[in-house]
Amino acid sequence: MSHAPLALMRFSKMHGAGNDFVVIDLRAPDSLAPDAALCRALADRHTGVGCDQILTIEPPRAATSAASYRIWNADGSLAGQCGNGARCVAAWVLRDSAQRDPERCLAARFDLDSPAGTHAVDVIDLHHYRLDMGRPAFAPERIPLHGFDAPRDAYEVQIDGRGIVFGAVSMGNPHAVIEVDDVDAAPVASLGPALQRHAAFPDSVNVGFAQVVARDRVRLRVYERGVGETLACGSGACAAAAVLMRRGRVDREVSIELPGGTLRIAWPDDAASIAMTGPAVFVFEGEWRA
Ligand SMILES: N[C@H](CCC[C@H](N)C(=O)O)C(=O)O
Repeated sequence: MSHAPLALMRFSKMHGAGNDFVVIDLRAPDSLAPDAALCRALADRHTGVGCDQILTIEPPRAATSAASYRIWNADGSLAGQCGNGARCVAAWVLRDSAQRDPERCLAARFDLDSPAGTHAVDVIDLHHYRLDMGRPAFAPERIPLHGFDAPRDAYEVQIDGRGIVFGAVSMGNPHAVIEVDDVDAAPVASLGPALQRHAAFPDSVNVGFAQVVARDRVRLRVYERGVGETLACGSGACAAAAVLMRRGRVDREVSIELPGGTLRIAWPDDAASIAMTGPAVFVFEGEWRA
């Protein structure tokens, strides 16, 4: 979508466990609707603001929701879910509500609509939120994962003559999870993009490298679709927990330790939603002349 030259666009810079965002309020009538080119410009860490993803605050889709949001990766591609971003949207919407009408601001629980569905938000405090992230989807056609006709605890594909074993799940966006003995030594920068390019993942994929430290503690690094390795990936933490819980490798509530911070993931049973708890931080407010 083209936009008027020198239009002024206000944004908030935020992060959730080091996964960083530019947050734009699109609810104003004359707001700039981002496109892939504008997102790439905003995300550029040298010539733009710099971020892993752009998040837009938009009018709610469900009658009882406070707002909806969309997600663009740094490369301009749209995504179906962003766990760290959802917590930042929750913090942003709560602050906005309090600024507009302190007497009638949002309560300690409200709903947000993402591309993947409606999520209940519990406010732990102004910098910590618990999100209902919905149920993980393991069916290959839901991920999507081609070449396999039924959910498995472990899949294998050949990359450069080597068998790569992974779990796969959708949290509204596609995830592959590879168990490793030591995340610090994991081939994140090489195997991450190689698996993203594999024909098994027609929509590419977010690739998690998970080290089970204890039954309630996992170390995780994620090579994200549309960005590369990030300091944290909220939907990736949910995906790793879901795959490892389904395999019986960890308990149904775990701490996922990512390079940028720790998220708490609970999935009480297979019929339940996954609950993700973690931080959301405002860094600065800014103006962008598009
Ligand atoms: N790169 C992801 C979107 C952002 C996910 C991540 N930042 C999170 O916190 O879940 C994708 O293309 O599906």
